[in-house]
Parts: sequence; C-alpha cells; structure tokens
Amino acid sequence: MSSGWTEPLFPLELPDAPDAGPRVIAPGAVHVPGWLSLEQQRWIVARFEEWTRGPVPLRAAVLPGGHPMSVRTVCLGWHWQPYRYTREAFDVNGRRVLDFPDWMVRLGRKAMLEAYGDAAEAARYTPDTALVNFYDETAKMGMHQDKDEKSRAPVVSLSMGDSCLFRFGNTETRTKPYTDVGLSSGDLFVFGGASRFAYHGVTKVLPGTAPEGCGLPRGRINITMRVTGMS
Ligand SMILES: O=C(O)CCC(=O)C(=O)O
Ligand SMILES: [Fe+2]
Repeated sequence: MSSGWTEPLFPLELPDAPDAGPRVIAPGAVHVPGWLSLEQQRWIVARFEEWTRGPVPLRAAVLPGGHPMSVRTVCLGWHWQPYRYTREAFDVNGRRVLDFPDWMVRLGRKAMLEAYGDAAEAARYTPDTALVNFYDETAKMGMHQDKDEKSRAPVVSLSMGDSCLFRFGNTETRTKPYTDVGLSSGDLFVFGGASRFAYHGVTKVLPGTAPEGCGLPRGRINITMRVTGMS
C-alpha cells in the first residue's frame, strides 16, 4: 500500500524502466516514459514558478455549469477558457498572456520526433499555445476532447511532479474502451492522427510519488502544447 499505486494493475500500464522507449497506446497516441531528465524537469518547474507570477495568475477555469475545475491553469501564447482561445485572459484579469517561448517550440519538435520518428513532420510542428496545469493531490480532470483548436496537429504533453493515472480513450464516447496509463515525472505523451480527438482525462494524482530532484516536491504539473490554428 505504500507504493501509491492503489488502482488495479490491469489495464494500468505501469511505468517500468525509466528509459523505456515510445509505446503506442492507440494509433497516433504515444507514451514515452522518462523522456525528460531530472535536470530538465527542474528547469521547467522553475519556469512554471515564473509563469504563475503573471501577468495572468494560475486560476481554476469555471465550467459553463458554474463549477470551477479542480485543476488550476496558466496559459502561454493563447489563453484558454472553456471553450475558446483569446490573447487576453478575459475571465481572469483581462491581461494578455505571456508569449509562447521559443524553447518550447524546440522541445515540441523534439517530442514529435521522439514520438513519431518523422523528421519532416517534427520540423513543421509549431505549437503556439500551452495549457500549464497544476494538480494538487485531490485534483482530477474529467474525460474530454481537446477540440478548441482549429488545427489537427498533435498535442504534446509533459508531466512533472507526482504521478497520475491518465485515462486515454476513444474518439466516440467518454467511456470504454480506454487505457489507463501511469504518467510519471518526466514522461512525454503525444496524441495526434487518429487519436487527436480521443477523449482523455486524469482520474487520480498519486501523492508522494514525485521523484527526489524533479523540482516539485508535491502536486503535479502538466504542460500540453497545441497548435491553435489561429492568428
Ligand atoms: O494533465 C494531463 O495529463 C492532461 C491535461 C489535459 O488533458 C488538458 O489540459 O487538456
Ligand atoms: Fe486535454
């Protein structure tokens, strides 16, 4: 019971060797465990701390039903609110969000190359927004599609801090079939192609599982880079 992995082992995909290569979870959906080094993770966590200082703070987006999400988010490039992108955070303080960093474009391209192995596709990939989510130990994210982008380019996801159970489903329904994947600190997950509009969510954060030295002793950060297709 001390491992933190309290879910049944099947169909949970356990992270094994940290340097295990890419695994295809569904067509177009690839999980790369342990992709970022601890040093890279720490560096990104330090950037996260800068982003949360503004101009737009970390905030829980309010869903149309009036309930705030349990996850808190800060955006880069374009600000997302349910369910659209704008340059200014009208639902927070009206300020324009930080520019999308060049280093993150480069990281997105490296991620694409790692996941799909197609150098030309990777070189073309130019994400222009990132939703940077912070999960405390009770936060979750319900099953949803990322479909507010006008582009079908893949979504690149990076995780730091505590592990979580990430549920990756199908494009038709919020329910089965899905695969539960353990996403740990440093993991990469890319979904594009036939999986670009698959439902997915975070069912549980596993407190106390952040590795020593990742820069985030508790809680979980997830960055999803996307191409808005907007200008
Ligand atoms: O936290 C995650 O791993 C997923 C986040 C997500 O699906 C989103 O921000 O749309
Ligand atoms: Fe999503």
